[in-house]
Amino acid sequence: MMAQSAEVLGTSQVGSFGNNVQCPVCSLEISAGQINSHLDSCLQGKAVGGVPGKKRRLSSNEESGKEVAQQPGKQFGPAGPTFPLFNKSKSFTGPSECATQSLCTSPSSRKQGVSVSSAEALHCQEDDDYRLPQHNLTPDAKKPNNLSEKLNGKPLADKMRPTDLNDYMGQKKVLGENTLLRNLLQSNDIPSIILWGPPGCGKTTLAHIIAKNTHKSSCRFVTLSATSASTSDVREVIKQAQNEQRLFKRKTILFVDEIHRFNKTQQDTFLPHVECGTITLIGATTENPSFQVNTALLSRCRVIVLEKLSVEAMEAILMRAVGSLGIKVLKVGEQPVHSSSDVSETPIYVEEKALTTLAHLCDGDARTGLNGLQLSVQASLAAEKDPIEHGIIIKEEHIKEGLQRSHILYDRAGEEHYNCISALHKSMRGSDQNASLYWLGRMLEGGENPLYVARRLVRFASEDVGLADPQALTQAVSTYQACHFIGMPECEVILAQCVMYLACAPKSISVYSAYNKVKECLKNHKGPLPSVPLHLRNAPTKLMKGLGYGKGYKYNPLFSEPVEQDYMPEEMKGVTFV
Ligand SMILES: Nc1ncnc2c1ncn2[C@@H]1O[C@H](COP(=O)(O)OP(=O)(O)OP(=O)(O)O)[C@@H](O)[C@H]1O
Repeated sequence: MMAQSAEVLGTSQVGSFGNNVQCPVCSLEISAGQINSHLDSCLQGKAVGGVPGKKRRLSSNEESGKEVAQQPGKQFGPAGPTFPLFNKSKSFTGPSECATQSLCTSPSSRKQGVSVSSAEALHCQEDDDYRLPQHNLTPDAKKPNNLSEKLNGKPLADKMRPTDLNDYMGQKKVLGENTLLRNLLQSNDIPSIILWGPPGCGKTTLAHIIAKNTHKSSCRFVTLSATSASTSDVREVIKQAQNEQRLFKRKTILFVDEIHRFNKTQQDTFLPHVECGTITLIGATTENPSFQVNTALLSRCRVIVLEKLSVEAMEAILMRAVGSLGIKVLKVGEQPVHSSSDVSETPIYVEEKALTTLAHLCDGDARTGLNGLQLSVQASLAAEKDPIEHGIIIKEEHIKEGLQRSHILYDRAGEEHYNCISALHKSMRGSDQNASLYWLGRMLEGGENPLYVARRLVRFASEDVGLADPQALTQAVSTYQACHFIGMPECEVILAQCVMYLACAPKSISVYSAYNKVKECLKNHKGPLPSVPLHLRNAPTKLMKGLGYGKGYKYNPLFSEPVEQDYMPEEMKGVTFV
């Protein structure tokens, strides 16, 4: 079929070099007699047979097996189908490129530029780079001596990226049985979608899985990173998509990471092509698409909301990772057992509790969790002087340490959240400005909601400062409002100002303790509560007046001398709280 396409094109359209013609896919010059068979191979990613002398020179990187992104416009003899824009996907990069990435690189810096790959090429890469060796997939895999080698190169999170829906954990609301997306995935009928969710929840991974699925129906899968692609890159991708559709009837799925970073013009460029089906768009964003994606584009896409991964999903992801690394999991109270055949191998264990802690601490971000695991394993390996003799046990403290290096240790939903707010409250009460600021920083840098902190400051202003400086309450309420108006990160300094004010303020708990006494009194009251004295009651109707409501009440402003009047119920006479 592809050979026919080449015939339809004719030599003038495919480029002519004497008796040679230029392959429309890889741009190599091929003798006219060989073009059809070359084109077939080329489209299957196995092209050979470029004209001697016109062969592309490999750079030293490429010769050593490294991959170099191709420049648009440069025609290279490919190892797979290579349009001018057919760079090897950066998002789907092989080990050599990722090896240079720092573990702690931000999501935006991890993925850059235009990455275009045919589904076939992508599939081959996945086979090479992402499929874990079978012997690694069982939790009791042997030869953990290779562990440091396994941890070298790409970050563990990248290595563990699932390519199959069965390994994709959590997100049941959108991917559970009989959900729209799962049915579409199974039928290979992918509409344009926007994946919206927090970092590390699996947006890119889901796009990979869709890419793998599309292999079956021979779609092209192209990725663009909105952080670095320009409008002309977008146009180029669209041009290629049109050619693909026209020449080979092949659909293009375009994955745009961080789509919210594209400006309006760039987003507009997609519109007509999404509309007419030349491109199926898969956008990923951490920001609310209602504000960040053009309404017109949004109306042509389904928005799929992914959530932070649950602790259970995180545990499953971590279990899969330790299994692939050949690390054995020790249940509570279980002791490591060395078999005699293990003598030449370093036995490595991880406490189940440590994994649970990690699953809690990574706040639903699988990348943070996997990279935290990687760091703690690497640190434990480096620290153990005689690993073969003693084996290595990765404990909760190693995990916490590992996570601290890549991610501030702060569990917004768990104990750490309460520990830190308590430490802040006590530091302000003790008038320690430095400690107060430190705990504030721990929370904010760990991702705490600033409004939560502001609410606690409002409470502190009354509970601990109270009437000693009533201005404190005004300060705290203004702080809450200011945080509400401007959000993070700008509001951090406003919170810091209020924290310092409250730490310096004189303290009084007279209001707080008086009101506590009131509560105590009501709680301990036996029998029916005393009724409100008639003279204190309001009398808006004749009937009420007739019943004696308000009778005998002394309206204070009418008296120049101090007024003698009871305000407590008869039964409570003489009780004081202040
Ligand atoms: N649902 C999941 N199941 C299994 N592994 C996952 C899942 N989600 C994420 N991961 C793991 O976490 C890593 C990071 O996930 P991914 O790149 O898909 O996140 P993302 O939502 O695109 O994040 P970002 O917005 O930061 O780009 C993946 O390489 C994979 O190993």
